[in-house]
Amino acid sequence: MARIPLMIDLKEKQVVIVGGGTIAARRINTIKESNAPITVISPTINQAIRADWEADLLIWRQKTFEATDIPQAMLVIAATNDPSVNQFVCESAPTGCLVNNASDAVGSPVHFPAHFRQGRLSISISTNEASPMLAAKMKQELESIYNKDYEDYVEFLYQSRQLLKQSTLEKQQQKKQLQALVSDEFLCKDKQLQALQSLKQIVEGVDASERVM
Ligand SMILES: C[C@@]1(CC(=O)O)c2cc3[nH]c(cc4nc(cc5[nH]c(cc(n2)[C@H]1CCC(=O)O)[C@@](C)(CC(=O)O)[C@@H]5CCC(=O)O)C(CC(=O)O)=C4CCC(=O)O)c(CCC(=O)O)c3CC(=O)O
Ligand SMILES: NC(=O)C1=CN([C@@H]2O[C@H](COP(=O)(O)OP(=O)(O)OC[C@H]3O[C@@H](n4cnc5c(N)ncnc54)[C@H](O)[C@@H]3O)[C@@H](O)[C@H]2O)C=CC1
Repeated sequence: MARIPLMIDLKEKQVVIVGGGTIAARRINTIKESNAPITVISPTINQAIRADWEADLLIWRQKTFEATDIPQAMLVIAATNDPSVNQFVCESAPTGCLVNNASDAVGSPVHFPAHFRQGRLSISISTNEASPMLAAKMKQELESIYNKDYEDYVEFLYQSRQLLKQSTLEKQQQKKQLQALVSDEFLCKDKQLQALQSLKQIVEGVDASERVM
């Protein structure tokens, strides 16, 4: 089965996680960023999940899973340490919702790839069941290449793009300007400031020249 990568906004969408161990905690860490309401169904929860529960970041239903536990959800994650329970959770999920089974990658419609963020930049790696360990290693390697400098650079690109969108420049001209900014040269903070200055002038109509620099 070929899975496709998606970026998904789960704000205000119900997420249910069955199981309260290491993997559940890992998934909660990822999903927390989206401000989705999270419900954990599990007789026990580990320390990390307990801290989130005490901080009101999730609802904990202290019980073993039953078929009627998920009347609605956008995303269901089966992360108990019992593969047959995980299978049962997936079968009991509401029709049409996204389902992840932590103990059965092949039968799991949704996967969580190795992932890191650098501000607005988001990088995910999947080996499609071949080697989660390689995915983790590649993540480490990429983290050192796309470091903090990239957080600033990508934020600069974001601001530049917003400015250009507000300008009266033709789409073709905007594209040309945006293309010019996709260059290592603009990893330099001074260059970024200079470019932003020029772009502001363009938006204000002071200088409608074609080049950003
Ligand atoms: C489908 C997927 C996720 C999903 O659930 O959606 C999945 C599924 C499974 N993983 C299993 C095992 C291990 N997973 C890890 C580690 C990680 N696994 C991650 C991702 C994914 N793992 C997704 C596919 C990614 C891809 O294919 O590239 C990482 C990268 C990210 C993350 O989890 O957040 C994270 C590294 C985090 C980091 O360090 O940065 C280790 C190593 C370790 O723990 O140190 C082992 C033991 C060694 C081994 O088995 O290789 C098992 C068997 C379970 C069992 O035996 O019961 C299954 C189920 C199955 O294979 O059926
Ligand atoms: N996707 C991945 O990256 C990986 C997946 N796994 C898989 O994830 C599974 C979970 O791993 P961990 O979180 O380390 O296990 P864990 O042992 O830390 O946690 C299991 C949790 O499930 C709960 N639980 C057990 N039976 C339940 C039931 N009937 N109803 C509700 N909750 C129940 C337990 O109370 C506990 O909180 C493993 O069995 C393994 O198959 C393991 C390693 C990596």
